[in-house]
Amino acid sequence: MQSSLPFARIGTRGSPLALAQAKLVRSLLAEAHGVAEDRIEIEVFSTGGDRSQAENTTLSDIGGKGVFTKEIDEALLSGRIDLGVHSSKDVATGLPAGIRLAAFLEREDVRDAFISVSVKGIDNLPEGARFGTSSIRRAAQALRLRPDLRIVPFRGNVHTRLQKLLDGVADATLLALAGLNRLEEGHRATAILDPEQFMPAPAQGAIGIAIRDGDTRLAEIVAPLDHTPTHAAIATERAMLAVLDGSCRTPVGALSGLDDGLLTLKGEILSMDGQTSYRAEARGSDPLALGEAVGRDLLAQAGADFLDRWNR
Ligand SMILES: NCc1[nH]cc(CCC(=O)O)c1CC(=O)O
Repeated sequence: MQSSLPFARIGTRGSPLALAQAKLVRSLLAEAHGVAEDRIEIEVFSTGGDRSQAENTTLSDIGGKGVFTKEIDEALLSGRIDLGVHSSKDVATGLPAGIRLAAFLEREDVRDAFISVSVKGIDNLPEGARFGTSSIRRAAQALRLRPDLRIVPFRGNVHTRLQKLLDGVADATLLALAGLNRLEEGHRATAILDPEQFMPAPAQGAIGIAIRDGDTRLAEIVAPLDHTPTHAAIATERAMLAVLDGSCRTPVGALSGLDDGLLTLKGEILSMDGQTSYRAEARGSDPLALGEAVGRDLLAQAGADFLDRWNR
C-alpha cells in the first residue's frame, strides 16, 4: 500500500525540452532516494508563455513576471504538486512569496549555438540576411556585429524553430546549446559562439527546481540533486539580473565562472540595436553580493534611466 503512494509530483511545461528536463529530474530523484520512477508523477501545465507562442503574440505583449511559471507556481502553492522543474533562465527574478528555487542540476553547456542551413558562421551571412530570433539579447548581440541583419521574429519550441530554418523562414538563428544537447540535437549547431562575444542569458543552461519555501520535506528531497557550483553561479547571475531589472525589455548577458575558488561574474547590457553596450566584471565569495555589485556597476555606467533612453 505504502509503496503505491506518490513520492513526489513534478509540475512542468509541456514542450519536448521541458518534458526531457522533468524526466531527467524524475530519474535522478528516483535514483537518489531508491524509489521506483513511477512513484514520481509528472503533471504538465500550459503557461501564458506557451499560449502566447501558440497565438504568436510576443512575450512583451502578454508581459508580466513569471509568464513561463505562473500556473506551475500556483499549483505548487496550492499543494497540487511538490516540485516545479524549470529552465532557470525562464524563471523571473521575483518569484511569488512562498516559492524558492532550492536546487539546480549541474549546468549544461552555457553557450549559444549558431544554426544555419546556408553559411558556416554569422560573418558569412550575406548583406541583409534574415536572422530569426525573438530574444532581444540575441538580436542585439547579432546586430552589434552585423547591423545590416534583418531580425525576423522566431518563436515556438526548439524543433519548431529548427523546422522554420529548414523552411527558409530565416537564414540563421541562435539557440542555447544546452537545450539542443538535452534534445539530442546538438549536432544541429553549425557553430558554437564565443561566450565572451555572445554572452549567454543569465542562468542559461541550468535546470532549477522550485519548492514551497519552508517545506523541509521538499528541501530534503531535492538536496541530493543540487550541484553546489551551479547553484552559486545561478544565484550570482540572477542577483545581477534582479538589480538591472528585471524587465524582459533589456538585453542582458552574463557569464560566471570559478577562479581559484572565487566566483567570477561578467555582465553586459546592450541597447536594442546593439550599438551601445556596457560591461562589468568582478570576483567574490558571496554570490548575491557579487551579482549585485556587477549589476550596480552596469547601472552606474549606463545611467539608471537607460531603459527609457535606449528603448523608447
Ligand atoms: N526561452 C526558451 C528557452 N529556455 C531555456 C532554453 C534552453 C535551455 C536552457 O537555457 O536551459 C530555451 C531555448 C533557447 O534559448 O534556445
